[in-house]
Amino acid sequence: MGPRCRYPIAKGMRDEGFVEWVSEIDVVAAPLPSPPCTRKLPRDLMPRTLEGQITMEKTPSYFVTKEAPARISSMAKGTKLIVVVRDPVTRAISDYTQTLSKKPDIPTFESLTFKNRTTGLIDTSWSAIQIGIYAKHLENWLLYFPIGQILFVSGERLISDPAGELGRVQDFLGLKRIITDKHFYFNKTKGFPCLKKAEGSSKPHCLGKTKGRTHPDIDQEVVQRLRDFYRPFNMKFYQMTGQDFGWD
Ligand SMILES: Nc1ncnc2c1ncn2[C@@H]1O[C@H](COP(=O)(O)OS(=O)(=O)O)[C@@H](OP(=O)(O)O)[C@H]1O
Repeated sequence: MGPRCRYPIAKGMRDEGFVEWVSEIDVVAAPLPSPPCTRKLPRDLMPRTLEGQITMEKTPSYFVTKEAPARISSMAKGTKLIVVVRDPVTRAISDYTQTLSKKPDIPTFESLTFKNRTTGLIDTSWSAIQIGIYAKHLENWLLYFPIGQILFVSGERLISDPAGELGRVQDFLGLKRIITDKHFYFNKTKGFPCLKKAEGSSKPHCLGKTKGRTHPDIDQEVVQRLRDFYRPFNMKFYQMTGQDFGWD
């Protein structure tokens, strides 16, 4: 027997309450194996999906991984894809905040943003910037999947109206609308919606400490420059998805 595969995202899913949410609607959440195992058919490594269940897998980096669409399509071309997107400028700052929490000595956000600050040339090779060019990544997916097979969830609405966005997710997956307003409350201290009851518990459940970190103050001129940079890509993304995410 070969070495056991690691399941790198299982913990993250649990941290985010994802497993609890999906299992409530009888969905099997099973992560794909980590890179050493990718040559094996992930199907063989996953628990069996029983009648009436849907298997879900979540890895944020798939959306920006060049090889992902071809691999997923060759494995199961009918796979339904869900992408959560937020304002790319806020996303870049959030990404930077996460790195900063692990490496406090990194340069400032402002200095990493530019190849040349005087000319205002943005460093598009910096992953925090690159990931937010959604239209470009989506083009790669549309070579393998029809647009109707992809649901785009607004990260902003997931906060302002979690039940509404989850309603769209349930419809897209062909599930009964079981998760509704009744499942959420707004936690003022956290500044985010939380679940009234986590599965198997009578206690409320909010996402962990690493979600919803306070972002550092960024020079508004830099923020504006980034807004200008992303605008055409955002417009193209709205056109491709048929949804206006209201990021401008
Ligand atoms: N309910 C609730 N509670 C806490 N946080 C919430 C919630 N809903 C959405 N968010 C937003 O999720 C952001 C973190 O998610 P990430 O996608 O960056 O996480 S991860 O990279 O997949 O670990 C996190 O980004 P930051 O605010 O930058 O920390 C939040 O804005």
